[in-house]
Amino acid sequence: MADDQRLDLPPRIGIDRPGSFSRSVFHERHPVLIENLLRDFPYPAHIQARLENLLAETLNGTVPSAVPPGPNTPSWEAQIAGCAGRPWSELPFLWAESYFYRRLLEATEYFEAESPWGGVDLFAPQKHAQLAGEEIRSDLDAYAALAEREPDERRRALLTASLWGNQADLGFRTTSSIAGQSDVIVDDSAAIWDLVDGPGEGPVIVVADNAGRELTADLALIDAILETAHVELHLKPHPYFVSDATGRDLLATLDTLAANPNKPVQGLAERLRDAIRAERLRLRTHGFYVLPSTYRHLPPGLAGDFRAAKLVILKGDLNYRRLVGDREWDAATPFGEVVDYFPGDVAALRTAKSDLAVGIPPKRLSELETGSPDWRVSGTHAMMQVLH
Ligand SMILES: O=P(O)(O)OC[C@@]1(O)O[C@H](CO)[C@@H](O)[C@@H]1O
Repeated sequence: MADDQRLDLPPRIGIDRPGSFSRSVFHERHPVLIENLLRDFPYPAHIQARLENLLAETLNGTVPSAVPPGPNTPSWEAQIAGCAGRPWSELPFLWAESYFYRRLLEATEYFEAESPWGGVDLFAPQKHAQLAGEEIRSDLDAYAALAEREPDERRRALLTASLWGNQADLGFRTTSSIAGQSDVIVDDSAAIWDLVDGPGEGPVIVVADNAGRELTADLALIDAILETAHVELHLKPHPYFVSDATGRDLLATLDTLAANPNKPVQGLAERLRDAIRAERLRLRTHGFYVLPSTYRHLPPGLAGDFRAAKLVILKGDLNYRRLVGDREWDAATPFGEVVDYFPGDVAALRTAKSDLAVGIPPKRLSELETGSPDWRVSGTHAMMQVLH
């Protein structure tokens, strides 16, 4: 279980504490997630049984020593060696969740070339439903209306849309609905644009999170960034958490934009496709993005790319957990102090959907704790935090 062993770091968030958010992910969200898969796909009996057994194992069992098939085998071998035989309930939240999704791919034969289920994205039906939905249509109408606005106002709106786009996380929506948008607790947006517009030939790297509404908003933001910088969009190499965006999702999103009746939206699709062809917008993926490791343990190649970038924008809650460390931080701990190890300039954009947070000014923190006690996990509060 590779993670930082520094003794002065707070304890890792676990999944054992009754009443905790992380425990509810395993005990409430995952049973519904499995039910949804059994509803969405006519799996044969052996896959149904594997899914049900996996769920039972996560609730009452221990981690087996076998390494699930798929890429990154050496990393998983090392990770599993540290956890085999332990009850799931004792595992750190980040590790347990990441391993659960890897096991789901095993149960549904995703990596089995000879299986008819091989390569079938188990979350595709949910992703497609969102892409075809009314919410995206109205997001795109709003995008089209932005064409009339002043450049600064457009930029502000596009960054804000990408930030709140992170609410559209289908994993979270498996069991929770999000009651509107409260406020942006930390807003370092000015620093983000300063870095994007600043000197240097390096690209702006956007590490994507969810497909659907979030990726749509991210692409509109990327189009604006392309006015002053090259961009690399980093996607997952294969399905992972429920709505995580892969290359296939990106192509489906471009098709959705191109088919939209609004001319400015069609123009967006065309500019993005041209930018991909001209390699001003590069699409990348990396096996690291589907491992349980934190960003403290970046592989050297990816760390070098981050160092050379003008700015790395990390989208979403899971990337935040991997950046900050999924630990019981005092939320007033300065962001810069926690992520000073990061190899380059970094911006984290997330709606808060899990227990951790850092960098919240103490006065604001006490207002939140009294006024909105569930602010950490409700998805209604957002933050844009920058280290440079
Ligand atoms: O990374 P994302 O899509 O913003 O959020 C991932 C998420 O749905 O998964 C975890 C619990 O399952 C939480 O971190 C968060 O709620």
